[in-house]
This record gives sequence, C-alpha cells and structure tokens, in this order.
Amino acid sequence: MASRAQRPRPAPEPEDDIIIRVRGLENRFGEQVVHENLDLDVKRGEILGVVGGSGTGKSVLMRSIIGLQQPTAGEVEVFGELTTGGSSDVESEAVRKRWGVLFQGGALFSTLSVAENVQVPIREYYPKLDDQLLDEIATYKIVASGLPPESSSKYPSELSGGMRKRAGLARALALDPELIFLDEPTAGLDPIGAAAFDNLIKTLRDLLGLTVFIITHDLDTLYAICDRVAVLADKKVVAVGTIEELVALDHPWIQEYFNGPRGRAAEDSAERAEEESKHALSPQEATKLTGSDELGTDEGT
Ligand SMILES: Nc1ncnc2c1ncn2[C@@H]1O[C@H](COP(=O)(O)OP(=O)(O)OP(=O)(O)O)[C@@H](O)[C@H]1O
Repeated sequence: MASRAQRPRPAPEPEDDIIIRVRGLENRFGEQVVHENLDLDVKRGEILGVVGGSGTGKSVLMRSIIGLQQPTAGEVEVFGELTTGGSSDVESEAVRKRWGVLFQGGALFSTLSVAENVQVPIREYYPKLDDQLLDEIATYKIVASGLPPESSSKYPSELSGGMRKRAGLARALALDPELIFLDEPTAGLDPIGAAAFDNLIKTLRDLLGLTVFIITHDLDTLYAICDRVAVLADKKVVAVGTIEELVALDHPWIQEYFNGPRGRAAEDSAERAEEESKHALSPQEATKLTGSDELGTDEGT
C-alpha cells in the first residue's frame, strides 16, 4: 500500500490520453441545481477517486458520463465520443462496450446466478456465442474477481456483501473493458474485505491497464489506490489532484475531510501499512521459513 508521502506522482499525460472529458456540465432536477459548469478530465490508466459530501452529485456525475442521465447542459466525451446525445446508436453501442460499471450494492439480477449475471452484457453484444463459451468466459471473470469458481452457480441472495461486490465486478469486467466505473465499491464491507477489494482493483488496473473512476467515501481507498482525487463541492469539481496537492489547498471541505480525525487516521494507517510492507517477508523467504507456499491467498471477504 503506498503512503501519502511516498505515492509516486503520475507523469503528465498528453492531451489524447484524456479518456473522459466533461465540459460545462449542468444537471437540474426541477428547482434543484446539482451541477453547474462542472469540468473534469480523467486520464488513461489512472485510478481517479471522486469524493464529496452526501448529495453533492457524485452518482449523477457518473450517470451523466455513462449516458444514463441526460444533463441539462454541457458535454461529456468518453474515448472521444459524445455520451451526452449526439452519437448515433452504433457509435454509442461501440463506446458503451468499452466500459464496465459496478453500481452501488452490486445491482445484480436476483433471479439469475452469478454466472448468468456476468453473461448478461456478453449476450447483449454477442448473442450468437454458444453456452459453453459463455460459461467459460463467465468463470474466468468470476475467478479474476477473486471468487471461487463454485460461486458461479450461486444466486445473489446466497452471497455475502463482499462476494456480491466481486460478482458485480465480474459483470463489469465481462466485456474486457478499458475503463471501469465503481460507485462506492467498499461501502458495507468490513475493513479487511474493503482493503482486499482495494488491492484487487489496483491489481486489475496494473495487470489489465484499466482506467478506474471510483466514487468513494472510503478515505483508506483514496490513500491506498487512487492516483488522483476529484472533489465535488459547490456544484462542481472544485479541485482535482494527488492527495498531497489537495491537502495544500485552502478549501474548507477539503481541509475538514483530509485533516479531520478520520482523514488523519487513514493517512496514519496508510503510512503504517507502507512501513510494515518494508519489513514483510518475500514469498521466497516465507516459503523457506514455513515450508509452505500457500501464504496470503485469503482476501478476507
Ligand atoms: N432522478 C433524480 N430525480 C431527482 N433528483 C435526483 C435524481 N437523481 C439524483 N437526484 C438528486 O441529486 C442530488 C445528488 O444525488 P447523487 O445520488 O448524485 O448524490 P451523491 O453525491 O452520489 O450522494 P451519496 O454520497 O449520498 O451517495 C441529490 O439531492 C438527489 O436527491
């Protein structure tokens, strides 16, 4: 886990490595103005955390980006295609295939097994695939998400909260996306399960080169895996940057969030984890001492 002091700063990206571009976004519900003149860029390959007080419009922002919410003004481009109207069905279908979404709570279909849930997006885009291949792909995604293969045949009601999140992640990964959106993925998980889920996201990003847009209230997640954090307040993104850059700002909500008791505790625990990892045994050393090569595979959910 990287500490606040030691996390490497992402190198500056060229313009075309911005894969989500939000400009002048406005969302109104009747008299309520949720977003006004909101701008945001997300860079290829980064894990971007999105934070803000309850009701500041984090989920509405995500829904606007993925085209589930038509904003009242402004534009959103993902992979260079407009998702806020303007694209043809063919173009928007092609671009939708390139992202996966884990909604709050997993949003699994309760009458479908885990494998059938994972197969839903695959069937939508590739209706001619045969059942055996669909089963193989689903099992692969389920295992990649840290679930045992036996969970394929289980129904959401038979899974723990952490397992449901992993099943939702398996479905988000179904179409080999380049970009994933995660809405509060660690909410409701115990701290060990939440840390394991964070590690899984980071590992998948590193292995698959994913770009990750993650809405979270979980300060530990921000410290552990996010390259940059975007702060929603006053109806817009008031700041985006590394945690080091954000804490240097004078914004009252940012100061209270990162320098309040929970923010400091998360920072301390990230630094402790970093310190402990320096003293941890390598897998080879552990094998020598214990004669076992099966350490550390339980992710705790
Ligand atoms: N379809 C809708 N119709 C009317 N109001 C809506 C709709 N969707 C969201 N809102 C309102 O927009 C505001 C922002 O909601 P949103 O769910 O994006 O907040 P959030 O920042 O994700 O909050 P939380 O952290 O509590 O999940 C809220 O006041 C919500 O009631």
